[in-house]
Amino acid sequence: MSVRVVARIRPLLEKELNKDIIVHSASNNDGKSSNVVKIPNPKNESEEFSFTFNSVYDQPTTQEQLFSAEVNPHLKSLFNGVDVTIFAYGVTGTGKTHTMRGGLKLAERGVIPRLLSAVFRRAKRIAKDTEGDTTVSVALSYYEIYNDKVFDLLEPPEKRTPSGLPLRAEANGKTVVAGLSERPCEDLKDFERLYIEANNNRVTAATKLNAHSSRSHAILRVKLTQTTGDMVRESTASAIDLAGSEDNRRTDNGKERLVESAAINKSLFVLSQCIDAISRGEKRIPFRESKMTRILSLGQNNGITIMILNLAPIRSYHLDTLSSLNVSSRAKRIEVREIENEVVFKQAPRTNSGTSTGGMARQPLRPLANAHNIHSGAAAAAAAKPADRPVKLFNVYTDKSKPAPTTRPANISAKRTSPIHKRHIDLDANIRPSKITRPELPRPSLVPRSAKPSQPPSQAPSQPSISADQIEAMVEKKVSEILASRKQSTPAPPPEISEEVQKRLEALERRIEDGRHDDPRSEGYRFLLMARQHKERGEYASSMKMYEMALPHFPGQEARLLGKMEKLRLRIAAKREGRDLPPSPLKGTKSRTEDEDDEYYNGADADDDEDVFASKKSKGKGTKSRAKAKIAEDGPVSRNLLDIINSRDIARIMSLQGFGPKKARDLVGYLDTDDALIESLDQLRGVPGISGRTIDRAYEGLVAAGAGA
Ligand SMILES: Nc1ncnc2c1ncn2[C@@H]1O[C@H](COP(=O)(O)OP(=O)(O)OP(=O)(O)O)[C@@H](O)[C@H]1O
Repeated sequence: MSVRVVARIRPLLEKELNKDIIVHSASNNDGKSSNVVKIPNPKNESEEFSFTFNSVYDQPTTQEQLFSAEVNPHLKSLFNGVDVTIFAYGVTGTGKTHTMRGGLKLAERGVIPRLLSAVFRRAKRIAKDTEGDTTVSVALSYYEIYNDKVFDLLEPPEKRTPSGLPLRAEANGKTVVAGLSERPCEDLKDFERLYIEANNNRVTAATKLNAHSSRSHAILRVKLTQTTGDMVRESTASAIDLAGSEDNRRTDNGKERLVESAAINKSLFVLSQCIDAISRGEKRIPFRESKMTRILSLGQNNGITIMILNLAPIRSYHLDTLSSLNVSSRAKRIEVREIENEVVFKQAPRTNSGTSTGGMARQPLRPLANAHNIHSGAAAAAAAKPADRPVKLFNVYTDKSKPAPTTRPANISAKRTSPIHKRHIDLDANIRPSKITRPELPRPSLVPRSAKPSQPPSQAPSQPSISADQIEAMVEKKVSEILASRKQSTPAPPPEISEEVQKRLEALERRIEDGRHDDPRSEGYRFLLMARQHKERGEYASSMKMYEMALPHFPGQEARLLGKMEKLRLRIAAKREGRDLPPSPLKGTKSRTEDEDDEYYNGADADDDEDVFASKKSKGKGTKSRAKAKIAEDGPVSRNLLDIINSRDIARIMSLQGFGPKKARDLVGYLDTDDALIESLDQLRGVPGISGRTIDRAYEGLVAAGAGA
């Protein structure tokens, strides 16, 4: 089935005025319930864009109505072993926290307390109906992702380490938070106590950092364990309140705040990239670019996913609202598999022979690890303040890396209890299929306000239309006078990236992957990588945004980055004015040309993102000139390498070239989970997160050090 995407328009706040309302709900399903959001074209207010969703909830919608319509119907599936993820996405101040958490009064309670209340009610009923044969236990985990670091909210802030909790890739391809605490929760009172305490932890931690708690993504996991005799079935409901983004340029204070904003923007930006890539059926989804997207693994996770897009109805949010409408309408196209989690047995089933060690038989690990299957969906947002909102860009880059694993491991003691339900992609008539490599955004219909549509707006072919690129451009730049003069023509497809450029980008990406994650600049390098990727694809505005996000990470080098941004600005302006600058793909040469822009791409400047990184990484290593050692798969160096890996000693593993602390921790986590011994380099290549390139580097490092010789 597809991700279910619903929009909720919040009511006016105290100081907001009726006359400023620009967002309305409508219906294109024969006047039944609303499923369309209408918003004027900021360039021409007599025209309107229409975005179709699974459902749209207008201002008067109560908390109870939203819960009953969107969450309650999935309780049954949750108890049947299907994971459910609900996430709120939207611009700052549009009602995400109100929707998820809500107020203290009964009527004001949001999705989360209502969900818990419904879970406990149902659990009681099951226990009663089965006369106690089936017991249901509930456990909570609650954490936040702040500045791309994961912190346990059930632990006091004093216990936090600066780097936060690591993520770990499970053997089944899922990403979990290692070391996250889990508290049993007996009833609603218990929940309220834990939840209030955790939210206080969030506020206290934020205050210490001079931040605001809504600058982090908050993820609550409710794990249900149903036990009937030997059989244990687990499922998880995840409720996520994403942070809203904020304009770096409007942030009035110091570096911390800039980094915080950049981290939020980046994770939301990456999320939109993931949504794009998935909806376009690309092989590689850039989940790994941020912790939030790694955890959400949108489209990779099985179960039910509901995205609630929160919207403010008023004009001051106009461009941001358009931006979030764009992202979320693409999310509808993501398919997720509604699969029940496997039932596991407390003891090995009797039919199993031979391997049991009696009553204390070791329980199967993998199905239980599913319990930590934290997943959810999500999407990006826009800036908080009305004027000079940040550039919002939702382009995608492609790369050629391996797709994320999607296969589930076989498990001898588990049985699948239901078939896979899979629905086809939910394509609206107004979603234009992609013809070229550039991402295609859903194309909202554009209807003159005066005209009464005789058919659903999204199906009115004779209506004038505006391309998604133009919407994007409007969002990214409030230069409507330039936009107004722009012809409404479909922009030319971006230049294809040459193989040479692609190689360089991949090399840069690998360096980042292999880089030390405690290097404070590694985040900056990621932004630089994305900037380069967008630049090479001709997506200059996106590239500029990435350079902007990189800025706070490179103190002392602002001038250099600002120079790059200035050149991009010139290029964007030239493009808008219809002056066709020559295409700029790198040809792999360092020669300068007469053309200033080509010089930018082909000259020394073109490589300096990579060079900055390379010069740092190459200290004492001479990576560029290193000759590639030929690997003897069963030679002494390989055996030495495997010994180090199997030692599970993080310090020893980190001594290998190409293994940073994170990679080492993840590897040890993987080995521990599986209780595995790696017996060959080939087997090592199959470990999640360990690429062939990593092994080559480690091997070469040992050869250079004379180890194993
Ligand atoms: N449906 C609603 N009914 C009444 N008030 C609402 C509703 N939605 C939002 N509000 C009010 O709007 C304001 C902003 O809402 P909220 O804090 O939930 O936004 P947010 O999107 O979570 O913002 P941030 O990204 O900063 O966390 C709050 O005062 C909230 O009480």
